[in-house]
Amino acid sequence: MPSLSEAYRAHPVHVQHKHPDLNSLQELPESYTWTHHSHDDHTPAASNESVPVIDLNDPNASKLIHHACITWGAYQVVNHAIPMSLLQDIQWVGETLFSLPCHQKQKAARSPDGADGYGLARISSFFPKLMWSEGFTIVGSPLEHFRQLWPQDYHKYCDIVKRYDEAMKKLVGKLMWLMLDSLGITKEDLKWAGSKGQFKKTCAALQLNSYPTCPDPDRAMGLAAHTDSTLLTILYQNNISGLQVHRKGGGWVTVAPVPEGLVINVGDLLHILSNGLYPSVLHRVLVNRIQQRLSVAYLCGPPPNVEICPHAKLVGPNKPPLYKAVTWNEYLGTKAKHFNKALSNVRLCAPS
Ligand SMILES: C=C1C[C@]23C[C@@]1(O)CC[C@H]2[C@@]12CCC[C@@](C)(C(=O)O1)[C@H]2[C@@H]3C(=O)O
Ligand SMILES: O=C(O)CCC(=O)C(=O)O
Ligand SMILES: [Fe+2]
Repeated sequence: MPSLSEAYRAHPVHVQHKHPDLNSLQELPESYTWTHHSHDDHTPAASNESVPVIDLNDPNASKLIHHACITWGAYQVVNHAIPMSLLQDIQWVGETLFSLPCHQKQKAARSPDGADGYGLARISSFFPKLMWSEGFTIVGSPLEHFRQLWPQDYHKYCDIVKRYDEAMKKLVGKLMWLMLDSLGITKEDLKWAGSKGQFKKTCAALQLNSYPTCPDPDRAMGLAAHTDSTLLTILYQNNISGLQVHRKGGGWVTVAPVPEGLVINVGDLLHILSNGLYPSVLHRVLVNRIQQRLSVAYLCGPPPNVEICPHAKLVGPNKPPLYKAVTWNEYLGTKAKHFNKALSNVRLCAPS
């Protein structure tokens, strides 16, 4: 069965891995200076409105989620049944990892044709300037890399990642049905979700992100605007603002952290599956001069051998399929090559 790493073997991503320790810089170097206007697309946000916060115990949750997906391509959830202690544990893994000395982190560096490990965001290769962040990607078991980072007590860290992965998988099952139900797609209609529709065979990557404090945040960029290649992404952010989503015609809007909340992003593969009804959300991260920001993204896609295409129930004589069928690996390869043009690259007919 092809693994996620295969996408990058065919499309290696060359990102400069040696970079200064961001914590030690008193001034923003030229190589990290984005233009003044990069934070501003000149479209003022229409109102103070931001992505909705949805209580998963609300009997109307499915309807609210449907509305959020159509309008924003994102929402936050509370009462998601993930224990706060587990969220704190995974955040602690991130904090501990990113506070290691540079030479130690480099021992677990992501290789150009690899999927996992420490490094700059892989989308860095598409931009002339560097982003004010560092990341660590986990695909499958982190054991080999964690053994390099913490030769004595890597087990402790591996155990937290395993428990987090299991808990996220369960939440994915819940969220996928809340989203698909409102599109009229049932468990019988999506065979690859498994006989009980639990989405147990999904494939995921865990991305730990750190955005150190920045001496000149107005001219820096934490993570440049992108959509995720996933079905959905579940994001835990510590209590520090920085994440913004782009609302069509409405400009950039901050997703303020909510205590115990998780941000859910519609990814490109759900965009394709829903035949464009649930658009994947364009998002970015800004930085600040006061507190380090940490986030943990659970990027979830279908099982490796499954082809995602616009669902038959969302296609008809007046609604042609807008996208061709792709596996996650194929799509990650397309993304590695075309970045934010990947969706249009797999589009069948031009937007009307
Ligand atoms: C499965 C994956 C999705 C992702 C690339 C990756 O191999 C693991 C990291 C993910 C991430 C996180 C930051 C933004 C992003 C665009 C990137 O460069 O790495 C996403 C990738 C994606 O969703 O395409
Ligand atoms: O740090 C964040 O809030 C967003 C991270 C993100 O977009 C990603 O990891 O794909
Ligand atoms: Fe993202």
